[in-house]
Amino acid sequence: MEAGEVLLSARGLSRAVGSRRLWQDVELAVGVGERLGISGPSGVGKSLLLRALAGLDALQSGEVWLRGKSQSSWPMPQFRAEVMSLLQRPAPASGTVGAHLAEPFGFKVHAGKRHQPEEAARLLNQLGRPPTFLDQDAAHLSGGEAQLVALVRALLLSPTVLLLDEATSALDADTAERAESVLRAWLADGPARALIFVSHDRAQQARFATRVHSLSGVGA
Ligand SMILES: Nc1ncnc2c1ncn2[C@@H]1O[C@H](COP(=O)(O)OP(=O)(O)OP(=O)(O)O)[C@@H](O)[C@H]1O
Repeated sequence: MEAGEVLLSARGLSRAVGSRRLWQDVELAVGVGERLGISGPSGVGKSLLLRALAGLDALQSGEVWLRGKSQSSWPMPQFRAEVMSLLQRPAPASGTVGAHLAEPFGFKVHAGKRHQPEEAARLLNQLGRPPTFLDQDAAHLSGGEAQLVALVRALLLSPTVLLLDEATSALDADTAERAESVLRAWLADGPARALIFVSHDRAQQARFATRVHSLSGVGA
């Protein structure tokens, strides 16, 4: 795939919650190597937009395409493995960090992918965590540590498009910038990858996004 070639796109997306309309006719596209930032005030529906793009919520209108094929024509587990989302509140984990990172490689949808513990250790090292971090209890991580583990778990699975919802919000500034570096390298390493991220941090949007989509509400 060529740089800039569209990986994920959406057209005519609208969302209401009950009788309240959140956003309407959203159009966006993200191409190879891009880091698309989504901005907008609290409650405008940024998380719900990511959920729609990820196929976690049914689309109320419009369509989403992954590599030119509509979301509705993908087997959903496969779509979600390619368009992977890190939600604002990571799911609770159990066991050690190492076991939690290895777990999804046992899922049918990831058959064919091989867990590489050394890659996990390398990524964690870049994020400032020592090798012993892999032995820590995943159920008792700090908020920031849980975000790092969720990020590494997703990166190890090598999705095509990664959707990040405030994925660095609990990190100190230095670690957040380390996470950005890891993500830049991940995008550069892969054959065809892209990133869409929601962040309230204007400085992060300014330094990290290659483009920003500002989400505005349509009112009641
Ligand atoms: N499952 C749901 N059922 C009902 N209302 C919901 C549901 N999920 C979200 N909402 C409402 O939809 C609106 C948009 O929520 P969303 O979390 O997408 O906003 P956001 O822009 O990501 O906000 P923030 O920046 O505060 O995280 C909010 O008013 C929220 O209460």
